[in-house]
Amino acid sequence: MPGARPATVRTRVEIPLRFPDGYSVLADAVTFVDLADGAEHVALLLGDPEATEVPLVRMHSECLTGDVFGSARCDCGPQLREAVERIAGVGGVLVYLRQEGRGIGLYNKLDAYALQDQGQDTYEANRSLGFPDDVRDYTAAAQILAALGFTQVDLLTNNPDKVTQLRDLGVAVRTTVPTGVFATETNLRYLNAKVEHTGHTIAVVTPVD
Ligand SMILES: Nc1nc2c(ncn2[C@@H]2O[C@H](COP(=O)(O)OP(=O)(O)OP(=O)(O)O)[C@@H](O)[C@H]2O)c(=O)[nH]1
Ligand SMILES: [Zn+2]
Repeated sequence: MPGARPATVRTRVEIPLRFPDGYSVLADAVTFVDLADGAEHVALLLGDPEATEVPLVRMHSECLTGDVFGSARCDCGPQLREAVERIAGVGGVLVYLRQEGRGIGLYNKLDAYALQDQGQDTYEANRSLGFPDDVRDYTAAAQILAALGFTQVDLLTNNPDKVTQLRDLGVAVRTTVPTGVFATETNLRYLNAKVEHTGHTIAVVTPVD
């Protein structure tokens, strides 16, 4: 990809995943050398991606509060859970990108949450802190796909920016597959802000509980 040297696989090791709802699956965790941003991104190979003509891929941005603690302020935890099972069903890879807070980091994200509690939306809060709406860069993600030997992918996302950036980086995105939208009373405002500001391909959402 433009401007970045190729990354290579460092280690591939099996990890049995077990989710709180009882779902379990085997994954191969893969680490890399020479990723452009130096962050410790990790790929989880699920199912049999090498035997799949076009693997299903999710670029999941780290969300400690949602992925690990089950925060209902966003829908990252349920999206991660859904993605693992869907990818395992057809063969593919979940790339866990260490892009906490759309790239601004955990402490800044929590500062942004505090501003949202005073009435700002997720993007206004970023700008109040001096950041753009979204600082994520997918160069390392494209390097990871290349290192794994995946030249063409189906991408599990509702975010058009991910598709554009990956295509610009030389990844052949054959189709996009929409992720589920897991709305609650708590994350409704956040989800609708994404629809309005960034063209996320989800309809304006209504809560399911
Ligand atoms: N700065 C900031 N980041 C947030 C906020 N809420 C969630 N995030 C981060 O947003 C990232 C997840 O992005 P999303 O917009 O939910 O999903 P996406 O990756 O853009 O799109 P999909 O592929 O469709 O899920 C994670 O890194 C979260 O930590 C917020 O209020 N402010
Ligand atoms: Zn989240």
